Amino acid sequence: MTIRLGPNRYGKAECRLVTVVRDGERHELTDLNVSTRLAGRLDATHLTGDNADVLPTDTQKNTVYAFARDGFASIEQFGLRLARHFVAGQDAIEQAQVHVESYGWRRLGGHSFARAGDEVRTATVTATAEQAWVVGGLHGLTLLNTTGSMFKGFPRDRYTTLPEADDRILATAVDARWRFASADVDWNAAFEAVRDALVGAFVDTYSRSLQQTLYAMGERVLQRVPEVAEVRLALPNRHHFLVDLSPFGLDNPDAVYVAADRPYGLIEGTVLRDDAPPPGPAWDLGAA
Ligand SMILES: O=c1[nH]c(=O)c2[nH]c(=O)[nH]c2[nH]1
Repeated sequence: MTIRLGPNRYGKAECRLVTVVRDGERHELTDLNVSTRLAGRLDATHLTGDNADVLPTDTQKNTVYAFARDGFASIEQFGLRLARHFVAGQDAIEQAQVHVESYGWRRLGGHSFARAGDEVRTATVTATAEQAWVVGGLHGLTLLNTTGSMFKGFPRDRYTTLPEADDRILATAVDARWRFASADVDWNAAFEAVRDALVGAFVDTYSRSLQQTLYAMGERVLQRVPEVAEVRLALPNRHHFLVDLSPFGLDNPDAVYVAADRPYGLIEGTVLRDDAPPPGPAWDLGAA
């Protein structure tokens, strides 16, 4: 019996990349997930561990971010440029595949966007023979401001490395629940009004922290929708870190970001009326 190496390839999966083109007040946003796969004469590393032909996946990732700095007219063009670069640059690489996913964002204003797609509306109703309690909600409402957000003035201790940010991307996937003070409400109109209030406050608030934005969002819901007694919000801070392109001789004037996956900040809070009626039996358990 002989054992041999069959087909193989390698690359960097899921380079999450956000670019912002800041042309005046109106910003253009692209949000990509780029995966590279190289194949060719790669027997040596598999059979002996000789890496002479193995362009590191880390280098492939850096190339993706560096090429993004130049901008691109389409994901097809971006993919072609990357794939041709890898084949041209490495003698042993005979084939390069670049898979690009582009996530859709809907414009909310000059520098505000909502991700298309994943939003879910929820309702949880609890009833006894005498009474009913209704909790509305939504999750997966992903919002992003390309400017109008800072985070500074925080305490520093020996473990603090975060630089102060005067102007950063602020992005979150809103997870909201709100309890109604009565069970006699125009539910669809109320949902639309709550959603508009959440989005409107996110867009309008000049944010000094996501905590401040959270309060502004809850406050606006209570101001605009009198039937709502209390809002609970869980806002993940979807961090976007500016990529350091200086090792490649490139600047990065707030143009190319890593859209980080985990860990993420999680900001949670409740905003309620002073005179809110008591909640239903399951509110504090998280169910309703
Ligand atoms: O809006 C923010 N709130 C925080 O509490 C925090 N912590 C952090 O590292 N970044 C941020 N951003």
